[in-house]
Amino acid sequence: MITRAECESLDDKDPLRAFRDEFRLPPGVVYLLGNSLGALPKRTPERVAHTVETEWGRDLTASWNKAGWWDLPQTTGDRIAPLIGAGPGQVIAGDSTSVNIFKAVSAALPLRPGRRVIVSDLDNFSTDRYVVEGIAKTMGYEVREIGWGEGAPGLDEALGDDVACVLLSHVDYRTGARHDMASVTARVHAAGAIMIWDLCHSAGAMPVDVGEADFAVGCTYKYLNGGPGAPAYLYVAPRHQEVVQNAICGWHGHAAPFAFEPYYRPAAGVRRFATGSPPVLAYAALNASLDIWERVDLERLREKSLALTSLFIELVDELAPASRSGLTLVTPRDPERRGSQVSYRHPEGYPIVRALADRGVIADYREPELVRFGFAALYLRHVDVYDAATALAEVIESEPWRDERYRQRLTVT
Ligand SMILES: Cc1ncc(COP(=O)(O)O)c(C=O)c1O
Ligand SMILES: Nc1c(O)cccc1C(=O)C[C@H](N)C(=O)O
Repeated sequence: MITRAECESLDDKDPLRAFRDEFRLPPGVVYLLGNSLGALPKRTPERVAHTVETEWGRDLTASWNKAGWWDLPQTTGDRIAPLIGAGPGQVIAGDSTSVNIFKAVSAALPLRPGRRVIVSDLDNFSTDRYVVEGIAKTMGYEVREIGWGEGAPGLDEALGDDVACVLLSHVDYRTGARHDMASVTARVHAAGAIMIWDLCHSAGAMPVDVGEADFAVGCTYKYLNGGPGAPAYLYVAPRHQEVVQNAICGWHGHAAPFAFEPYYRPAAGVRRFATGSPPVLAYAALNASLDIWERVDLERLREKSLALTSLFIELVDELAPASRSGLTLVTPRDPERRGSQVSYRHPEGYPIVRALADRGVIADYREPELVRFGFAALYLRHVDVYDAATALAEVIESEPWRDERYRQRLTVT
């Protein structure tokens, strides 16, 4: 088995190692939830303070022009674009992922008149499913469900000439399993439907290429370190931009917002997907982290991410084998089919996560019975992986489920 010293020497050779210094990480903590809320970049507090004190405090409304507040959805979108294989003018930053899913799906449906089915993944993150459910109920569509699980209907079975659009997550939030985006998009297009991707668990974790996709959405508070509730984003393929309708057409997406016309005329391009006033302070935090992201070599990031997740799987195999620990790996062993997280099923998953936190290893729990470890390769080291695997094995040996403290559920799990 690899030693801690060997992990240290892998860290010394890590071409991305300098990035760790750009983040504030609490001492003594192994933070494995960059897939939920990314770590704070050291440069962010100063950038937000500048926006508060100078742009807001001194320049007041002049900052809409002078500090570029008005254009933040587009300028920030243009900075996110290279992280998902998109070009300038193709991405708009704003709202939450949920709202962008609504905008994307409701804009996709009229592109396929006469088709009344939305294909939705049973295993997708709750909000993706809820938004589709809401659209189907209010706009009169049918939802056709597919899933990753054994026996669940697959994509090819679901695709028919009645399908208007398909919404899938590139990387599954529970298992970390990854779709082949290009091949899925091609299959969906071959059936004449529109493809919408949720990139929450892949952008900033690996190179992503929207390719031929029609729409994509994602958040920036996970791997992209934009901060809690940071603006999300929406990609709209250039071929659709001048024909699609934003269902939440607000004045920020109007062609002449300061003409205050009584009727809506969409702005050109992706700007029509803007709706209301942007949360300027949140964009300041996000842009501080994008200063880091524009220097990241995403191919190297993916190499390191796979090295870390593979190392974790190997160590857990050795230190806490299924026969002894009760841990069942639910993440694909094949690196090609994996995102940047590793999840195990364990009947006592919740107390295990709470006991790990007491030892400074921060992971989370997801129903059903899943212990989830996210590996943000920009700031994690091989030694962190070693320490986390060791702590996991020790925690399970200590049977934390016997301790009532660890069974009590927190509001946010
Ligand atoms: C796949 C996926 N989609 C959407 C969301 C969240 O959407 P929102 O940004 O609206 O909270 C999450 C996580 O919070 C997610 O994992
Ligand atoms: N977005 C979150 C939130 O607002 C509160 C608590 C957690 C989150 C998360 O991001 C969870 C995450 N999407 C997940 O994969 O479970």
